[in-house]
Amino acid sequence: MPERHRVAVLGGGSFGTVIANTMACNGNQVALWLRNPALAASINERRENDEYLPGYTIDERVTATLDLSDALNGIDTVFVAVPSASFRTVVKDVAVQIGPSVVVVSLTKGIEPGGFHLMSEVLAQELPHNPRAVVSGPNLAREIAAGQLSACVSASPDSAVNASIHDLLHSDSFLVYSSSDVYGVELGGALKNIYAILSGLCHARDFGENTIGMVLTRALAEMSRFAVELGANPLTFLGLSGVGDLIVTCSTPLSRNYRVGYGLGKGQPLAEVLAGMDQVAEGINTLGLVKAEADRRGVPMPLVNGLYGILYEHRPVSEVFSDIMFTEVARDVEFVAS
Ligand SMILES: NC(=O)C1=CN([C@@H]2O[C@H](COP(=O)(O)OP(=O)(O)OC[C@H]3O[C@@H](n4cnc5c(N)ncnc54)[C@H](O)[C@@H]3O)[C@@H](O)[C@H]2O)C=CC1
Ligand SMILES: O=C(CO)COP(=O)(O)O
Repeated sequence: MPERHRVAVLGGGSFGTVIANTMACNGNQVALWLRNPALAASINERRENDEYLPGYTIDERVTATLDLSDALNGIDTVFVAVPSASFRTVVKDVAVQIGPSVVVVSLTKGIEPGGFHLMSEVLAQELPHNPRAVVSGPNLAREIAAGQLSACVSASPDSAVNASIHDLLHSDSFLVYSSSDVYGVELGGALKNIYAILSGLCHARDFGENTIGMVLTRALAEMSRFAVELGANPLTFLGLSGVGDLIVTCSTPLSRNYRVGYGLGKGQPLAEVLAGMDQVAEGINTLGLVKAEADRRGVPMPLVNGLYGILYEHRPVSEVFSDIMFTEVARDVEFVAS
């Protein structure tokens, strides 16, 4: 296969690695920037990210590098796959090293701590002249690595940018759809992490499937309501990056956020659950940020408030669920049914 594009992926965790490899298998030359020398050696010499995705073979067209300038040299597109807490720092370094024609894509599903900035807003602030997009969807890295059929949504106001991302990423096992609703697509990816924690907690407490179905339906209503307030299209939440990602992340211990909730539901303190994880669970930070923003804007979010009460105010799970289900229900039923 001839070389097609030169791209960079920033962040050598599970998602950065799998997206880098997907593009390499499509014939593109990919620089994967990371910070851990041993991991870079593992990828370059043994074709394996032995820390995050052991056993997954990485194509020869992926070159791991510790040098950001090296990674960005001669590229036409850069994908950012670091946690939201590090996103701006990384993007600022990128901004001084790339020209205005390079397409910049966020893969990150979170909200910047210390304010309420979505990753698309951080990109717009730091790289105002570059074409930009976000990619999100029901995309468990381990399943993509296992070759399970998966699909994502590329969102940009510029259809040519969506087309270029499709060209890089789309394959027989990884389908790329397009949207112009950037906020809707990225908010779906960020907000569902909160409800994945809640779902893990419900599963740990052996809640019935009927109950969990009701909780997830209300989660969809709640996240759509919040996103619409921020300017998203509610219909986006009926698609892959909304309900699609919500279903996946709320259903499986492959999700880090679900595992956090499961641990909490089994009575582990939050600090202990997090200490046992070597990967990011974005929903923890997102929960506090969304609660503050929803309170500020007057958006009713009973599930967010309830989970916040459990995590940070030591409220008993049974009391919170009783409040959510019997006191707050009318508003959400009305929303879901309308
Ligand atoms: N793993 C998954 O299934 C999916 C993850 N995502 C999102 O992608 C983002 C990254 O997730 P993962 O790769 O799964 O996380 P991860 O925890 O597996 O890896 C994150 C990587 O970023 C690196 N990193 C952190 N701060 C950095 C900095 N300042 N500079 C350079 N590297 C830094 C870490 O060392 C680590 O290698 C998150 O926002 C996540 O929500 C999105 C879709 C699927
Ligand atoms: O976003 C994901 C799947 O779409 C991954 O979820 P976690 O970050 O909870 O593992």
